[in-house]
Amino acid sequence: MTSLNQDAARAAQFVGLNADTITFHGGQPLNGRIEVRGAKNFVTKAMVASLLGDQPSVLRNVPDISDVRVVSGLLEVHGVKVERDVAGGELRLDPSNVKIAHMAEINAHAGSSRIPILFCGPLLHQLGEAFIPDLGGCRIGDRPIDFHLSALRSFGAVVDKLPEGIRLTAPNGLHGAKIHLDYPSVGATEQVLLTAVRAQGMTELTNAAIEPEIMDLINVLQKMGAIISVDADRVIRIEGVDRLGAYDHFSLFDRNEAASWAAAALATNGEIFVEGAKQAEMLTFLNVFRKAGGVFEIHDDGINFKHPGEAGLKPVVIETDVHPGFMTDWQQPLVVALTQAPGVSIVHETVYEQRFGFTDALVKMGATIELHRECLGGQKCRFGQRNFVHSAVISGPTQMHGADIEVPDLRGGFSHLIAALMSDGVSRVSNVGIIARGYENFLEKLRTLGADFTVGS
Ligand SMILES: CC(=O)N[C@H]1[C@@H](OP(=O)(O)OP(=O)(O)OC[C@H]2O[C@@H](n3ccc(=O)[nH]c3=O)[C@H](O)[C@@H]2O)O[C@H](CO)[C@@H](O)[C@@H]1O
Ligand SMILES: C=C(OP(=O)(O)O)C(=O)O
Repeated sequence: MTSLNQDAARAAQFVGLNADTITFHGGQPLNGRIEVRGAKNFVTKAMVASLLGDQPSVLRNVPDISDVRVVSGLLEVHGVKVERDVAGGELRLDPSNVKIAHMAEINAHAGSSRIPILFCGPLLHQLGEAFIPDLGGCRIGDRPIDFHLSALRSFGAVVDKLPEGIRLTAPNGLHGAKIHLDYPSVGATEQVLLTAVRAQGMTELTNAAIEPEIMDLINVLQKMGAIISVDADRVIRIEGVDRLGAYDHFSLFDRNEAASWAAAALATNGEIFVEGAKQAEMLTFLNVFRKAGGVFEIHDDGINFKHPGEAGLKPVVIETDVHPGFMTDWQQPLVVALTQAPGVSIVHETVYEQRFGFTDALVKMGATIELHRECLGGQKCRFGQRNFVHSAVISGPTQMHGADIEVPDLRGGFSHLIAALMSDGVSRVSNVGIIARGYENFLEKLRTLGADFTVGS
């Protein structure tokens, strides 16, 4: 695995950030309008899907985030011609000359993203061989890949664990299979989709994840010629086809980025219009936002989020879950706002076993947050018996003070930016490059919203 600092430096470089520390002067509300474009958790998968076709695909509404650049690099080492209009948010991906890449080349490009594992099915179909490099992504738990490997084996792939990494081959081709996921994993569901669409025969996936980003991936695959049905009770059926063509697709918006800006408005006593945000994909978030006292208005071109003013914030009890539950990627920014709600809020994290590391910095800044091993929500989760600290009790309100803090991961990083902006005094936030994995132009957006900061320490 690459180190956290390597990841941060690489990500910072990708978006032209020449320092990894930002100095914030907190205490100002964030007010104004910003735009969110395509979802990190969809765009990167749609890019991989282009590999399955025999014609150039076009993806629109693509954000300029480092994960997109990582996946572009990986596609290029596999012979895909990538043409990109960064400002216009358009990508043209031509898979006419797909070729085998060496493990070293793949490793060199794979750094900060988990997407490389999704290349397996498409590469096995196109080339009969694939490698899984060291995977990046946020360090918020063990993040095993057992579901992925087991699904690939069910299709007929042979998995060899070599000293330099994992190699896959398909000596007898890939065949449809009946696959059950012990947990509705987003990545494993995508792995099955990207492999089954061109496998011979029928695939039935039970206990599938059904996040909006997965539904948009299904849209893209259908545009390419795939036959996929999403049935009741998390069952997805895929009828394999011999060839796939191309897609032209406008990505769904990034609901995780939108929720982060909403939390920023709540935490800083501000008001932010998030252009591009839509209600349907944020339904669960909007309910919690309202219960926490937040005010929002839905418009055709976005959602306006604001602090309730004198009415003040309210404590809430949240349990993160797979869709349609409260998304795990939403909890970190929201926890920062909850430090200002009078009373006790509880967050039970049931998706990742170690997603509260970011709270250390908040406590250093004055927050009262206690972490527990017990399941403090309504349901017992997979982590309760396994000694993982995965429930947080937040007591508010507490005055937050500036501090020197280090970004631990993507969402934790954004929550640290909000914490620095709502605190009195000066905060130096280091390792900020990681935030560029999933937040397009976040410094420009912060400036637009009135944040007071300088790049550097
Ligand atoms: C790039 C991307 O889309 N990332 C998202 C994706 O991550 P990702 O696809 O990695 O997340 P998963 O849904 O696979 O992980 C959910 C849970 O399943 C477990 N698991 C997963 C695979 C496996 O083989 N074995 C296993 O045990 C994980 O450790 C975790 O506890 O979905 C997560 C859950 O919505 C989001 O937080 C991430 O932002
Ligand atoms: C956990 C996340 O992403 P990844 O799976 O890419 O690490 C995230 O977006 O919060």
